[in-house]
Amino acid sequence: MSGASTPTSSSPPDSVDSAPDTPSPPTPPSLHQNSIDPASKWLVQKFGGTSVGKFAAQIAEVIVPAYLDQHKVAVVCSARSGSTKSLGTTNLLLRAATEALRPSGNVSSSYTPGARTPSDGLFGRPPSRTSHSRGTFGDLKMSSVASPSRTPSQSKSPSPSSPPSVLPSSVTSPTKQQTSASAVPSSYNQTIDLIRSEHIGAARFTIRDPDLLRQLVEEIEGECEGLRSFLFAAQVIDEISPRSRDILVGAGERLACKLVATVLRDRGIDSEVVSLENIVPPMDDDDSAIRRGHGPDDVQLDQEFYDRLSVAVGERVLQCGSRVPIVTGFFGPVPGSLLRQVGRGYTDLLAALLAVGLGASELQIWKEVDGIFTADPRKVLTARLIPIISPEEAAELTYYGSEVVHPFTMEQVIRKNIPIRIKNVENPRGGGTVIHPNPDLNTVRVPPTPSTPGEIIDPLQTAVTSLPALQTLTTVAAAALADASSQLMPKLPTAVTIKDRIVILNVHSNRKTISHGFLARIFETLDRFGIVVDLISTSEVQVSMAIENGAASGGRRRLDRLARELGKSGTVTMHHDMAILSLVGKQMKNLLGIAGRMFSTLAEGKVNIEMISQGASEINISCVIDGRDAVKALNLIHQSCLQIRPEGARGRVGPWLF
Ligand SMILES: Nc1ncnc2c1ncn2[C@@H]1O[C@H](COP(=O)(O)OP(=O)(O)O)[C@@H](O)[C@H]1O
Ligand SMILES: N[C@@H](CC(=O)OP(=O)(O)O)C(=O)O
Repeated sequence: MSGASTPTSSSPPDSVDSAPDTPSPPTPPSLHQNSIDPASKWLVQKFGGTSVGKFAAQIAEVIVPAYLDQHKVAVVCSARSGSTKSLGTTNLLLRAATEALRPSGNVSSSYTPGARTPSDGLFGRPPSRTSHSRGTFGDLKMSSVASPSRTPSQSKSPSPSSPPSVLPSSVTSPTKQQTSASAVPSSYNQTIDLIRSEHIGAARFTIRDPDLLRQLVEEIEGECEGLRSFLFAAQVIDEISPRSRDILVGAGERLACKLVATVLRDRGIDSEVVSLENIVPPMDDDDSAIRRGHGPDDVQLDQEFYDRLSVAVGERVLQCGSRVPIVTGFFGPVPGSLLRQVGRGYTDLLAALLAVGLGASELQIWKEVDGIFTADPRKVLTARLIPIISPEEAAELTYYGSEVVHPFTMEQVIRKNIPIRIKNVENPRGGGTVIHPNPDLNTVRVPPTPSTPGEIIDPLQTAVTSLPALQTLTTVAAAALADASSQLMPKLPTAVTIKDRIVILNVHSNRKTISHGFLARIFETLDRFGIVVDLISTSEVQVSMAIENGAASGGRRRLDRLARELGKSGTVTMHHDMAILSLVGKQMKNLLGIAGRMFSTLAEGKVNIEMISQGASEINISCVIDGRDAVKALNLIHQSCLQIRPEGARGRVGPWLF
C-alpha cells in the first residue's frame, strides 16, 4: 500500500507520473514542526467535516499547537461541511454523481480517456510524492478531457455565503481551457461550482499569506476541473460504478486536507498533505485479506486487510519526517467499495488505523459536541457528559443511534490498547469522553458536579494525554481507585439511545416447514438481500425483526422486495416509522430490576412496546416503540434509569414528565 502526497508549498502543477521526482519545498526555519525524537509519542487528531468547515483557524491556532510540544501530531481530516453534514462536500459529490447520470440532453463526443497510473503493487510499495494539480483527479490524469462548458456567470459566481474576494482576478477566474462542447450544461457542473466556491471562499477567509492562498486556490481549481472531467466521462458512458463513486468521494477529503494544511502553514506550522487514494492496491480474488462472495461487489474486508492498511498508512506518514502530516480520512477505493464496506464516516476508521500504525499514545476525535452524553443532548436537556466509557458500551451506542464515533473504530484501537478521546473543537479545554480499553480503569466513574451541569472532572485527562503520567498510574493504583470509586458511585446504566427510521418485519410461519427450516429460509433470504437486522426475536412459528429503513438497507423498494420473498415462508406484516430504544451499560449485568424499571416506566408513560430484546448483549436492553414516542421515551428513561438520586433519596427522582 502506498500513498501520494502534496507538499503544501510545492509550486508547479505536475502529473502523477513525474511526481516521484518532485522535490519537497524547503521548510522556512521559523516553522513549527513535529519532533524527530523517536522517544516522543504520536498523537492522532481526527477532525470531522463540520470542524474542518467552521473551525480550520481554531485547529491551526489553538488545537494542533497545544499538543506539538509534547507529541508528534498527525491530523486526519474529513471532507468539509459548511454547517451540516447533509450540505457537506461528500453529499454534494454524491449528488453530482446522480446528476451526471440524469438524462440531460446532448453531451460532447470529444471525450478522451485519461491515463491511469500503474498500480502500486501489493501492500507496501515505497510511496511516491505527487502533486495533485489542475487536470489531475486522484490517481487519474484527466488532461484534455472535454467537459460541458459552464456559462461565464456560473464559473464566476461564488456561493452567497462566501467572504468577498481578496484575490486578483487572475487567480479567481477559471484557469482550465473550457472546450466548447455541444452539450446542454448539466447540473453536476453547478454542484461542482458550489464545492469550488465554498472551498475558495473558506481559503480566502482563513489564509493570510497571498502566495499560500494563490497556490491553494490553484489546487482547488485543479481538483474541481478533475471532478468535472471525471463526471463528464461518467455521463458519456452513462455509468458510475461503486468504485467510481469511491474515487469521486475521495476528492472531498483531498480538498479538506489541502485547505487545513495550508491554514497550518499560514499559521507557522510545517505540514504535508498525505493523500491515501492509492494506499490500497488492486487485490486478487484469492488474497487472504479479503473474502469474496458470489457477485463482484460481494466482498468482505478481513482484519488482515485492516492490519496491512494500518502498517501501510503508518509507514507513509513516517515519511513526512518533521512535517505535520495532514492525512485524508478517505482510503479508497477498496475491494467492494469504501462506501459499501465501511459506509459514511469512514474517516474515524482511518484515524484509528493510523493510530495503530504509528503506535500512538491516544486517538483524539474532535467534534462539535463535548463527548458522549448519557443521552443525545439535543433531545434530553438533562443529559450528562460521560467522562470515561468502555469500548463495548461506546460500540453499542454507536450501533443504536448515538453515532458519535463510527462503530468500526473502537475495535481497531482497542486491540492495541490505545485510548480514544472525543473532544469539542469549540471547547478544547474540556476533558471530553475517553473510550478506554483498560477494563480496570473502566470502572472509574466520576460523578458529575450537580451544581455545574455539563462540567465534569476527568481523572484521566492528564494521565491519558501525558505519557509519563499514564505510566505512573500503576495497575495497583488504578484498581484501588476503581474499587473506591465503584463503592462511592451509585450503579447506573451508562446511557440511553434512540435509533429511528426502523421498520419491523414479522414473518408468521405457514407451517409447511418445521421450525429450523423456517428460520434457515429466513436467514438465507436476508443474506441474499444483504440486509442487516438490528434486533430479532423468535418463537417457533414467528420471527420479528427490526431493520433500518434507510440507505443501508437499500430503501423502501428493497424492503418491499424482501417482504415479497419472505412471503414464500409465511405471512409477512410490516410496521414502518418505528424506533429502537436501547439502555446501555456495563453495570447493568449487576443491576437487578433494571429491565423491569425500563418497561414499567414506558408503560406508565403510555409508550407502547412492539418488540423486546434482551440477552444477546449483557450490556444492552432494547425495545422497539412507535417512532412518534421516541423523544418522550428517551426523556422518561433518562429520568427514571439514569438520573442520579440526591443523597438519601429513595425511589425515583422526579418530577415525571408525563
Ligand atoms: N449520547 C450522545 N452523546 C453525544 N452526542 C450524541 C449522542 N447521541 C446522539 N448525539 C448526537 O450526535 C451528534 C454528534 O456530534 P457532531 O460532531 O455534531 O456530529 P457529526 O460530525 O457526526 O455531524 C451531536 O449532534 C449529538 O446531538
Ligand atoms: N466525509 C465522509 C467521511 C467522514 O468521516 O465524515 P465525518 O467525519 O464528517 O463524519 C462522510 O461524509 O461520510
